[in-house]
Amino acid sequence: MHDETAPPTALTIAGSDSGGSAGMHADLRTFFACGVHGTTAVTAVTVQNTVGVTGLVEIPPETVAAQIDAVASDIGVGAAKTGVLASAATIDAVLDACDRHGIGRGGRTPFVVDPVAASRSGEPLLRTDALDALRHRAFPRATLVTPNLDEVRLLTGIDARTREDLLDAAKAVHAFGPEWVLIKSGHLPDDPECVDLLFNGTESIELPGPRYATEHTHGAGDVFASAITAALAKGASMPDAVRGGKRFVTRSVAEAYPLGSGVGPVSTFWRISPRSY
Ligand SMILES: Nc1ncnc2c1ncn2[C@@H]1O[C@H](COP(=O)(O)OP(=O)(O)OP(=O)(O)O)[C@@H](O)[C@H]1O
Ligand SMILES: Cc1ncc(COP(=O)(O)O)c(N)n1
Repeated sequence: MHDETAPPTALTIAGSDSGGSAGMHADLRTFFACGVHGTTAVTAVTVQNTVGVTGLVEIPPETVAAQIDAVASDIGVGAAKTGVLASAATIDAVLDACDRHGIGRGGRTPFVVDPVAASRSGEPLLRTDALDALRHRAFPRATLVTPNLDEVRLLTGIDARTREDLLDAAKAVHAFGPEWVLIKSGHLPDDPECVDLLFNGTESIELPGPRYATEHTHGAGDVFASAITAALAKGASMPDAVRGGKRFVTRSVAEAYPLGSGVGPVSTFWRISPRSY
């Protein structure tokens, strides 16, 4: 039972990033900044910094499922999101555990599937055997799927190159059965703005935003999906959660900072106070 004096809770089912920029580290920072208590089911440990990923160790699928069971049976889950899911076996274990606790379509708990396939620096974070499991088993259970344009290409074969292509991309992902699809436009070449698209099969909603001239966008996708998940945990409708998440990630990209010698992270410090470091 959720005590009214406690904050809402959200669960991230994702990989760790030793550099602290992406993955579940970005998710937990975002949950905190959005006033939500974050819980975790670690799927993989990555050896990662701002330059790239040099190692990935998968957590046994039964241990991933046990973490979900431990959290859901005691603390509860207001909303859940996925990041790195690593393999088809992990996806199956996660979905079975989610079914046990009413997470996803058919249950009462919103389930955001961020189909992370590779790092910002290009290293694979998902086995190729997992693509079909994502498409045919995870997507139909998702309340929201949030691919970037590289993931759209990998999952549907659609090569979106202009803003006008985003609706076709959204329709192709929606055909796998999620309730809502959010196509992220950060990787659109030559577009002066970052206009993302939210689609549910009938309604399509444009999410306008500026494009900042920064290379430091490590973790942007994780922060966006986590801010949406936090809003869903607080009871927001999907369009409101995504609009709020877009404002959150836009400000986080605006205040991104350099770190190490590679791609720095988007910032969540601004939510506490400007330049609170
Ligand atoms: N340079 C930028 N300026 C402003 N907003 C941006 C920029 N780059 C990405 N965004 C926004 O950040 C969010 C994440 O988009 P993106 O397409 O980069 O996802 P992603 O590839 O999953 O993220 P990541 O950079 O973590 O790999 C979207 O709302 C996108 O519009
Ligand atoms: C553990 C983990 N999860 C997700 C990402 C994707 O984030 P990005 O696309 O910003 O590299 C990552 N690099 N590492």
